[in-house]
Amino acid sequence: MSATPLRIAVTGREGQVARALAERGPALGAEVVCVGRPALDLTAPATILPALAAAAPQVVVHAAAYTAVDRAEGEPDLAHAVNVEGAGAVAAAAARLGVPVVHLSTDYVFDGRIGRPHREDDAPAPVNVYGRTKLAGEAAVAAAAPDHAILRVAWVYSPFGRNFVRTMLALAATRNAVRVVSDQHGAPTSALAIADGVIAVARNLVARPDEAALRGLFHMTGAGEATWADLAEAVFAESARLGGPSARVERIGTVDYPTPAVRAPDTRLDCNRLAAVHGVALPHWRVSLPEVVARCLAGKEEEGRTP
Ligand SMILES: NC(=O)C1=CN([C@@H]2O[C@H](COP(=O)(O)OP(=O)(O)OC[C@H]3O[C@@H](n4cnc5c(N)ncnc54)[C@H](OP(=O)(O)O)[C@@H]3O)[C@@H](O)[C@H]2O)C=CC1
Ligand SMILES: Cc1cn([C@H]2C[C@H](O)[C@@H](COP(=O)(O)OP(=O)(O)O[C@H]3O[C@@H](C)C(=O)[C@@H](O)[C@H]3O)O2)c(=O)[nH]c1=O
Ligand SMILES: [Mg+2]
Repeated sequence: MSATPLRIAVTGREGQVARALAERGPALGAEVVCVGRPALDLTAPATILPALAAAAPQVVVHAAAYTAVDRAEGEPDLAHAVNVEGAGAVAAAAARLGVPVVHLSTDYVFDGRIGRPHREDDAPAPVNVYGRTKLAGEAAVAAAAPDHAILRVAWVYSPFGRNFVRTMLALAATRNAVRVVSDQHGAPTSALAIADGVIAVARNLVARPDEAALRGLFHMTGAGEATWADLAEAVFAESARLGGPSARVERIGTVDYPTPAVRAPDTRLDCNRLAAVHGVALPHWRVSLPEVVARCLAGKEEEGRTP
């Protein structure tokens, strides 16, 4: 570990990944400064450069985004403002400050029809508003800041904020059975593991400014794969083991769970490029899950915070 900590400015304060970065930073030799609303508002681009400049970072991690997949169908303009204009402005600010930017994107840029894990050079084809704005956000970041790494993550869960694992535990507290789709495939990914990966990538970008191979697009998910029903079953098994709430998973089809946003059938990501170039590989989702379930059950971190 380097003697001088790596100084990282992170967009967003309450987000899953932002909070995970703040938590993991100290152990990994990183000084993490989270910058959020109102000082930095992605819908008010003029706030972005001053807010990031005040943090005097060596690298910017753009972890804030509009992430409400279903709600985005009804407010595409806001989703676009945050995920495209906002992301571009964050990248432009990083470029102005002369530092690299690590930008987070999503598996939802794919339509999930190729039947194998997606590589970075597979053609994106988002099937919902959120995915379209995130794809356009990738382009905005790349255009504004040549010195960037875009990390596509997926199915993020953590003890913090809104996510599928916390939703399942909340449902199990009040019912015996939960209906969950078993025909959407992906890779559950712990925000804490993402934080470790992001810090490693950020460190590489700062340490090796002239290495083009470290820049560009990378897939970064937990190892393994799952359906949402598999994930729910694993959550309930772990919760039951710890004496927490549990429920029977009724495996259903996507057709039986209508949602405003279409979701793709298979958005698994091939993460080999990240491993080869950055030396980063996240643990299997089943390895990362128990800590998160235990912390959700303990519930301490969410006390006094809005869900
Ligand atoms: N959640 C998931 O399952 C997945 C997420 N991703 C991507 O990973 C990244 C991190 O996601 P995650 O941590 O889960 O996000 P969360 O939904 O947990 O948090 C979103 C963050 O964005 C901030 N934010 C939203 N709107 C604005 C705005 N107008 N101005 C400033 N900040 C704003 C929120 O601010 P505040 O702190 O004020 O609430 C919050 O910090 C995002 O780029 C997301 O697209 C990719 C795949 C899966
Ligand atoms: C709550 C619930 C959801 N589902 C289904 C709906 C949906 O198809 C799937 C996942 O639901 P969620 O709304 O929790 O997850 P969703 O918002 O689709 O999660 C996505 O968020 C964005 C931000 C991303 O970038 C993606 O990688 C992905 O993590 O599970 C059930 O079948 N039963 C349930 O009780
Ligand atoms: Mg959701």
